[in-house]
Amino acid sequence: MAHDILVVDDEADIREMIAGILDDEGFGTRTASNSDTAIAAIKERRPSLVILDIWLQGSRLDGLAVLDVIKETDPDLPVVIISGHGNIETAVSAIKRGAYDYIEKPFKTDRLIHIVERALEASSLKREIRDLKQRSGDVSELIGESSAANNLRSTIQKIAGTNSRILITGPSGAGKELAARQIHTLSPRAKSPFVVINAATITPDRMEEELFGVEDESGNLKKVGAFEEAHGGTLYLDEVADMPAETQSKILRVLVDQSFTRVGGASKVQVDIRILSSTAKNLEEHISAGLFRQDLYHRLGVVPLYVPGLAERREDIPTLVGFFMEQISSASGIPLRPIGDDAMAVLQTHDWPGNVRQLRNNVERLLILSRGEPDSVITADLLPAEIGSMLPNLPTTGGGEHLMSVPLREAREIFERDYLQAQIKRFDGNISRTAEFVGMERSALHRKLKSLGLS
Ligand SMILES: Nc1ncnc2c1ncn2[C@@H]1O[C@H](COP(=O)(O)OP(=O)(O)OP(=O)(O)O)[C@@H](O)[C@H]1O
Repeated sequence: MAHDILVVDDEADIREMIAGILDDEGFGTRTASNSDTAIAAIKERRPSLVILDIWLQGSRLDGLAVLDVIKETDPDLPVVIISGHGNIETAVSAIKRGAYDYIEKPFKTDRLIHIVERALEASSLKREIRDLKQRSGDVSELIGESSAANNLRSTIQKIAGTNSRILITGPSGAGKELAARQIHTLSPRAKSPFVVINAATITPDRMEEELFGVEDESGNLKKVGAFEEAHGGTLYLDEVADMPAETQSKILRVLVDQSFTRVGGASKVQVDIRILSSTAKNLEEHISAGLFRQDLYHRLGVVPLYVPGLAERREDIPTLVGFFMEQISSASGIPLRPIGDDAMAVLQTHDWPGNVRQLRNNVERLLILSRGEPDSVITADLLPAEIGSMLPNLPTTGGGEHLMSVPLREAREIFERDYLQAQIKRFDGNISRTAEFVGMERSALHRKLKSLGLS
């Protein structure tokens, strides 16, 4: 997706030349010839980068003053200054005032393109870092080899390239946001922003400002909203069920005509965004209860995508545990330790109502709390109290004993029995389908079931 670059220069030939070079490179451009039209163009829609001449003949404000206006309202908007030959001091002062870099006239095409690419990259990196901080540093790939995880990945591959809106459902912590990020990364919009709005954590009175941005009484841009920030990219509406009713109507309007007005503003801002949304709640029930607009539901969920909870893919737990161990160990420096079969059996048998997020948090605690001899195996008795406190949820030996207190071989058997029993139930007693799913020969499964007293 093309970036939206604003070129501000009073000299028409330079302005058009820069815009022409960038257009040829596949960037989207707009131009402005003076300070007022530049500020108006930024107000019309936040560009991804501004190329700004320091000397703006015949303008109300010079380039440095325009830079100040930009940095005051939108410090993250990158600005590249064009300075005349021998004006290094002014250029340096522009950088001190927040410009990303400067380019001296006359310049070579390659240099211009190089600076523009670097500025855009730096800006997207900045966004990613900010994002990472909010997400407490754990962006990852979609891990798992279960058929559920494989299906999810292949559906994502299929739908990523389209522009369709997707409503992602699934229990809390299952990986909905991760799936949305993958869709964005695999889409033609990958180089443009991925902006997250979490309706569950923003108070209703702030929601519209966060989504649409704010203008003051004189029409100056005071805050850039998520819709504008996501221009060219993807907007992820997390937990849409929690959107206030009034905001739902406004979002519906944006979906219909791809434009909106900022809070306090009157003019329309045109945007090109793809909306992905998610919910862990039952939206149909919300609709029946009059809490969610049916028309919005249909527009958001052009393509539905279900992300299954961990209970539906327990086979993935060992892979996920191993992956998180390595991820956490390399980020924190805590040495990796192998995890014993008994501890893994406990982790694999637990219900994990908070799904992958809860599993990850517990792996982290496990690694931290069970710090000991490097290379020594983490056994079930080393599981931290937080995991130990889940004991009531663990299967018992039948005699009321918890899995933690039985020998490993028995624990494995109990786990195996529970697992196979659940799979048989899932396939309505069909042995062939169960065998295929669990990856065993039909006859071997038969023997196993017999030995476990299940047939
Ligand atoms: N398949 C997976 N592989 C690796 N990490 C995963 C996987 N699924 C989820 N995670 C990780 O688990 C955590 C929770 O995932 P995510 O935030 O995507 O869940 P969610 O369904 O959007 O949660 P919520 O409903 O609370 O918004 C994140 O740290 C994410 O990176």
